[in-house]
Amino acid sequence: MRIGSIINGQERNEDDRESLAVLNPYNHEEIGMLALATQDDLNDAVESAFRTYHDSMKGMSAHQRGEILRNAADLLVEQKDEFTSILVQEAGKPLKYSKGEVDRAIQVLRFASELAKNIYGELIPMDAAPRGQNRMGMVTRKPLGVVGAITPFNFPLNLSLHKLAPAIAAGNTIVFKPAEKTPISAYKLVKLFEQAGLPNGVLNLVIGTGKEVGEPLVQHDKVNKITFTGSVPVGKNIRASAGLKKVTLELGSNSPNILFEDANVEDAVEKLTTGAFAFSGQVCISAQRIYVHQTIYEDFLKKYKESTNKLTIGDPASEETDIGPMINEDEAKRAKEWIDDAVENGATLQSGGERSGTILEPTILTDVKKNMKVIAQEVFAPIVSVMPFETEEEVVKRSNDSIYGLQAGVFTKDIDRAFRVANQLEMGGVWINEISTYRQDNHPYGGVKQSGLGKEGVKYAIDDMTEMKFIGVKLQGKE
Ligand SMILES: NC(=O)c1ccc[n+]([C@@H]2O[C@H](COP(=O)([O-])OP(=O)(O)OC[C@H]3O[C@@H](n4cnc5c(N)ncnc54)[C@H](O)[C@@H]3O)[C@@H](O)[C@H]2O)c1
Ligand SMILES: O=C[C@H](O)CS(=O)(=O)O
Repeated sequence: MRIGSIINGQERNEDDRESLAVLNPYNHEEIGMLALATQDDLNDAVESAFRTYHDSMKGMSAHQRGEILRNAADLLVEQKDEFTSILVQEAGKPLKYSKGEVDRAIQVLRFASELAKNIYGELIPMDAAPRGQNRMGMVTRKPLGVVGAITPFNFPLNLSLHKLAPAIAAGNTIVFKPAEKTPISAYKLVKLFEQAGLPNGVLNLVIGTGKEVGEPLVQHDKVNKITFTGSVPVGKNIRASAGLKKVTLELGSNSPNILFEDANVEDAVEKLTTGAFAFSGQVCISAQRIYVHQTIYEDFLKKYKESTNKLTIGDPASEETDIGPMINEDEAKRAKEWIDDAVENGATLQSGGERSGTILEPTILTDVKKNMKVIAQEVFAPIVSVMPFETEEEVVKRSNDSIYGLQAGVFTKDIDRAFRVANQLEMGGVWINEISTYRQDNHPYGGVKQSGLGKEGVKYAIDDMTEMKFIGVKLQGKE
């Protein structure tokens, strides 16, 4: 299967284009060949989005936008098996997690469909200020124009929809640059929107590298907003080169999860087994640091190791598999080096630690030190560190001692403590008695510090993809 960019409804996959193979990370079979876009294609895509916005999208009713999004959700229900299979093959994501991603993607489309018809402004009382009366003010929300959406490999369907669906709901047009490691779901998604009735030119797909098409997209004068999910270095680059565009950045983290002495240990063990190892830890809110009160530390660690050792490693296409491959061998090697480095410097390997090709065993470390990469940086791999603590003050301080702040989990039955700690954690979001890795697609989501800028979660992404416009009226009559 050879696929190319789709610009104003036309696919560009000529044979003489530079090609890039898409490989299944588990068995390394070629599952697709990309006809790469060039900077000229990128310029055409932006021009197409710009023209379509001004010629037609600006005038499309909220009712129509909502209907297209609803059609897309219905089509995704029908094509669920096909999309699931693509995620398994291109990302190496185990079947159960791939199914879960498609289910969530359907919900994202449904939320966006409903919200498209509920983009409200407000009326402002104008008689409160000393300046005068007999005036009325209103605030409406307007689309931005052309939105550039750049997405990562780890949730290629759902995280793309977290950008595309709100952008369409709000009435924008889009240039969509998916990760070149996982572009097939993106290509199918653009085809699905076409089937759902989205006019040509509203959603333009550019399949290419970050350097060749990502950078010029970020710098293009006719693009009004960049919404990016990916790594911190690329996010910083984007922020520096986007000029006056609005920018949303959803970046990495090293999420902490805290178990106080009254936590339900069995429940936390079960949740954190998934929370640290789902999709081999390649989840931005993966549980990376687990702080356990010293009184329950040994009990937790014993049960956590038992639970982790029961995980099934293997073919992501199998229903039974919990742990499949990482996205490529370089990433698996990099993660293994971080484990070895930690162990050489005094960390204890409690479980896992071995690599075979792209597969890294689920790994539990203890005795880690503050500056080790496995806790100081984002591991983005199936590696978790378990650490004892003594006091609430200490654990809050250690949790906050990070360049990141995306989501955290706090496990306790003490409601006062739960809120006290949640309030002190420097995070975009905190879950109480739930893992950091849990996300529902309708709550505000996005980090503080180097975890990012701006919020997603359909309603909040729509807010960020519109701008307020004020219109005031001076009524006849005395001041
Ligand atoms: N906070 C979140 O919501 C969230 C969600 C998922 C992933 N992530 C983060 O994403 C990272 C993993 O994904 P990845 O490896 O695909 O990330 P990445 O940053 O390598 O790539 C993301 C996208 O950016 C593009 N890109 C690369 N260089 C670019 C440039 N100079 N200009 C413009 N675009 C460029 C890539 O081609 C890709 O489409 C992790 O750090 C993870 O934490 C964050
Ligand atoms: O990888 C990070 C994602 O934001 C996790 S989720 O898809 O939102 O759950």
